[in-house]
Amino acid sequence: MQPAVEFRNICKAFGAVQANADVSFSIAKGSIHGVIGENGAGKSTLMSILYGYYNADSGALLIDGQAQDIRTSQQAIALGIGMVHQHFMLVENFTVLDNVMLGTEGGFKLASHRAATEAKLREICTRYRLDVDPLAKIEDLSVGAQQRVEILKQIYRSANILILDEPTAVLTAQETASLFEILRLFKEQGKTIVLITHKLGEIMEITDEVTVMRAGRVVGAVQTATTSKEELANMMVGRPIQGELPRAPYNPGAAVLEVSGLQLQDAAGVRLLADIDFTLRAGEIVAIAGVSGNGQSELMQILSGMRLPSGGKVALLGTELPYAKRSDADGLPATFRKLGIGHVPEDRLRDGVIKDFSVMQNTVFGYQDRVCNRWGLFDFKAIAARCGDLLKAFDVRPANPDLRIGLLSGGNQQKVVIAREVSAKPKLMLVGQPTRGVDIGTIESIHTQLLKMRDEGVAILLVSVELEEVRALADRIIVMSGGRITGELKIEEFDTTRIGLLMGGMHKT
Ligand SMILES: Nc1ncnc2c1ncn2[C@@H]1O[C@H](COP(=O)(O)OP(=O)(O)OP(=O)(O)O)[C@@H](O)[C@H]1O
Repeated sequence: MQPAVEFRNICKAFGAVQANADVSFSIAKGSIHGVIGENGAGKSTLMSILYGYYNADSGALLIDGQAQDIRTSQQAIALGIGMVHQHFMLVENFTVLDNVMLGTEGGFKLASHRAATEAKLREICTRYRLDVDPLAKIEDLSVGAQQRVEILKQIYRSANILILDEPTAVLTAQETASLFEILRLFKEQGKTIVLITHKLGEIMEITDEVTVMRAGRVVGAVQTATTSKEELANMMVGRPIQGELPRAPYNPGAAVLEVSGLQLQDAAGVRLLADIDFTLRAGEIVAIAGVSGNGQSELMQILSGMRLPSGGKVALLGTELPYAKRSDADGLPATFRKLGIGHVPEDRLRDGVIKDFSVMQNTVFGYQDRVCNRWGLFDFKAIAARCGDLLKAFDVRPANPDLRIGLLSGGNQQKVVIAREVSAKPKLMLVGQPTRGVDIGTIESIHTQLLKMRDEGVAILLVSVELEEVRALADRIIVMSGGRITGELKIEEFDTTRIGLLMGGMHKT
């Protein structure tokens, strides 16, 4: 059978970076094909070429055996290619129906056309078990449901080849399971799926074949049934990945963070956090586990000074944090940083980096006062030297301090944020979803960094929806549900069923 897609000797460079180098492989029709590789390996670039967003410098692209010169996304869509991006392309205050109709020909406003489209969407939702209401507004939908809208949009546009770029990075375990069910149905209908993911468990679970990329090249192609997670990891990173990382014995010191009776209500009086009490000591990692949207983000925002609590107290090294002093010219987050609170925000694009600034500027963002000379002016030489050291120590690729950070791959942006916060030597480190969208080699190096900080006596509060990550790092686990702490476990008591019950709101035990 003709492959659905064939890449032949695709090359694409961005300046000095060869993002794709002589890439050749085929994707069988009616299969689920995984594409894996380290951050910056060139996966997204290749998919953007398939989707007409970038044009290859050389090489050929065949769709159903026919050579195609796809110059625009419209051409790709006309050829039956659909893409679900990492960041959804939906208009928040429009309904699902309006979002689907946007950009398609036909009378947006014609009532008969709207009714016909709505009926067709309902039919697709039933056929693919999509569980989306066409008349719901996007802003009222969960992340998982918004992703289903993106898939619905593609199916409505008759996509036969669906590209998903790290679709599960923002999903809960349950949402991932239901996405996979949809993908299996899609495959049963003879359609083709290209799945980019860093999660090798997912590759093993759902794909038929896997292509491995490294530094812009294809370094391996295997049938999933004949490989293993370890072999894939090895191919991706070029070295075996360690299992458990070494750490010093658990020996917590003095209390660094004391949270008591913390409350948060939103403007409408809805309780977002209720009666949060816990203590975090020097030299320990406490993980907050929970399904996202249960108050963890709000807690991190309060502790980093991005949001004010409605009640309760927070003390750092015995001194209450100055929430009342809002007149501080620097703003609370800057004040908190000066007090020794480092913060790796959950949403790196919104809160962690300034996309249009250079990598170097981003390494000082938030710590400007530390890189001034004795006249209070920026010491550019020192900034450049420090940046060079950080890029090397944290293996940021490409190690180009002048590149706009928005042009780095997601995982490499994350390395810059972590490098900046670790190098500021905080006493308390707040870490939100540190390895979202990050490849396994980099996860290992980020985890190693965090464990090293812990062993050096830093108190670390980790928020992660990945239980594997919680298990790899935490000394203690606090579970949150509905804005409350529902339970606490020592790492020796780690038990996914118990944590799952606590996440579901089962009360304190
Ligand atoms: N528009 C651009 N301008 C300059 N460089 C770019 C551009 N887009 C991508 N790159 C570079 O090309 C290389 C490949 O990036 P790409 O996003 O394809 O990697 P990836 O494998 O998808 O990574 P990740 O897993 O982190 O998403 C990286 O070094 C990246 O910095």
